[in-house]
Amino acid sequence: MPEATTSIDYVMEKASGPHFSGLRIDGPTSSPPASSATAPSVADVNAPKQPFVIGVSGGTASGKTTVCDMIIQQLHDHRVVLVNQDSFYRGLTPEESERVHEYNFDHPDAFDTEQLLDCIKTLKSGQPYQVPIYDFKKHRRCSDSFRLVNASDVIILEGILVFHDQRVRSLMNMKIFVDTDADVRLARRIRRDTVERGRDLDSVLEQYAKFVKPAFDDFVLPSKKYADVIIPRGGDNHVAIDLIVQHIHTKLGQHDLCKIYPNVYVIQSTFQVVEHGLGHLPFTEKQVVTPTGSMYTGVDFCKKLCGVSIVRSGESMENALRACCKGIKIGKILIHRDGDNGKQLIYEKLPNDISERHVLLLDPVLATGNSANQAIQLLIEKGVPESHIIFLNLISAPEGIHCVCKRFPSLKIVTSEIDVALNEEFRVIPGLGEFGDRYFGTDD
Ligand SMILES: Nc1ncnc2c1ncn2[C@@H]1O[C@H](COP(=O)(O)OP(=O)(O)O)[C@@H](O)[C@H]1O
Ligand SMILES: Nc1ccn([C@@H]2O[C@H](COP(=O)(O)O)[C@@H](O)[C@H]2O)c(=O)n1
Ligand SMILES: [Mg+2]
Repeated sequence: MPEATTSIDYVMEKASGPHFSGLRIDGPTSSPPASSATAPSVADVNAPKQPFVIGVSGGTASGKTTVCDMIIQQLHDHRVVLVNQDSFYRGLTPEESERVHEYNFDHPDAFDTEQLLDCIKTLKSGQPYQVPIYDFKKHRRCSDSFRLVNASDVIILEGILVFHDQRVRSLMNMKIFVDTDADVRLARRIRRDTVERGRDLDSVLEQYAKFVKPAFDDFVLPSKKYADVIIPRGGDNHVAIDLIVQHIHTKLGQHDLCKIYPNVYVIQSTFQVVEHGLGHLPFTEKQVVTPTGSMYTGVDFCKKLCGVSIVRSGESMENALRACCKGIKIGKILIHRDGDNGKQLIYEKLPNDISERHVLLLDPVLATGNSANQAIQLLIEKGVPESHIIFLNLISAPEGIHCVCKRFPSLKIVTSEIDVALNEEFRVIPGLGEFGDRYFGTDD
């Protein structure tokens, strides 16, 4: 019969055992039956290591191509490629060509969306793609020539209907809608189509009234709601374009860090950091019978685990950890931070058997990495293997990632954002201020 404290420990440990988190990194040791209630895969948690895909939509002649060119120019980065939805216009049949004035080029069916999907998926997988070349004067594709687009870190996909198809939208990490006044667009379109696309004024006006404007109202405008960013006035809006370029730079920086350190995981902002961290633990499949008598298949952690919060901010993540793992043991480490020299260990209280556990180390902000390194070093001195530590945080600075990953290459970092840099006071910028003060309400 175990002692009272041991039995409480036992009950708590059991309670923290099986957990049916939705986020798994590796498949279970044996595949679950097809009928089982399996959680979504986390294969896509490596998304930042894939190209960053930006969709740019808007009405005809709103300035989509112009905005994309400006973004590419300002990035000064050869790792950006542009794909135009126009390239995927279906060629007209001879009958359609004879009655071209009756053809609706602004309807979603005018595009070969399957081929467009194939193109973006191929580029996202790191392979080059031969993009068709479309001739607006002849209304057909050049049969023997293609534009070879190489895989890249950033893919920009622009076109009037790139937000229309849900499958295309789901491939995008960022969606921009170029919002330009309809009169301005018509004026630009008349000039462009008569000068560049071999049209006369009457045909442009007729096509606009018959197809372009109705399709804008029916398909383009309704897709504006999917945009993350709306740029009024298109290419004239330098402020918006500067902000977008800055954001892409940040994403490219994250991409580089993830390439250098394969153990750094930047999760999509819709995912929960703690749940994602749990997804990195070894597990086996487990079936339980629910109170209603039905069988549920989930996962059971193979190893014991515990949390360790770096006081005080790390404590803000404890509720999330407890919500996922009821009764989990949580240790504490308090480190005094002095400038960038966070070296002084003030207090620690850790589970006695911590060396047998996988440790989820909690601290919402990774800045210089000095206090994190101090905490990790302490865990290693207590016998925790480096590879058994998962450091969970919400925001990190590139400096902190370098500092921790160089010293502890086998540890995993799971973060939801890598910000631009540290300022001279060693605070993450843009960051979110003093996290502990804001969370606990002690910021005046
Ligand atoms: N801000 C602007 N000021 C003046 N002309 C512009 C501006 N933006 C685009 N244009 C012109 O308008 C026409 C349509 O622009 P474009 O970028 O090709 O639009 P879209 O790709 O949305 O159809 C082009 O001839 C372009 O040079
Ligand atoms: N053969 C074609 C194909 C397309 N169009 C028009 O092009 C417009 C889309 O291109 P933007 O650069 O303006 O976005 C669309 O509105 C079609 O009407 C065409 O006229 N002829
Ligand atoms: Mg265009």
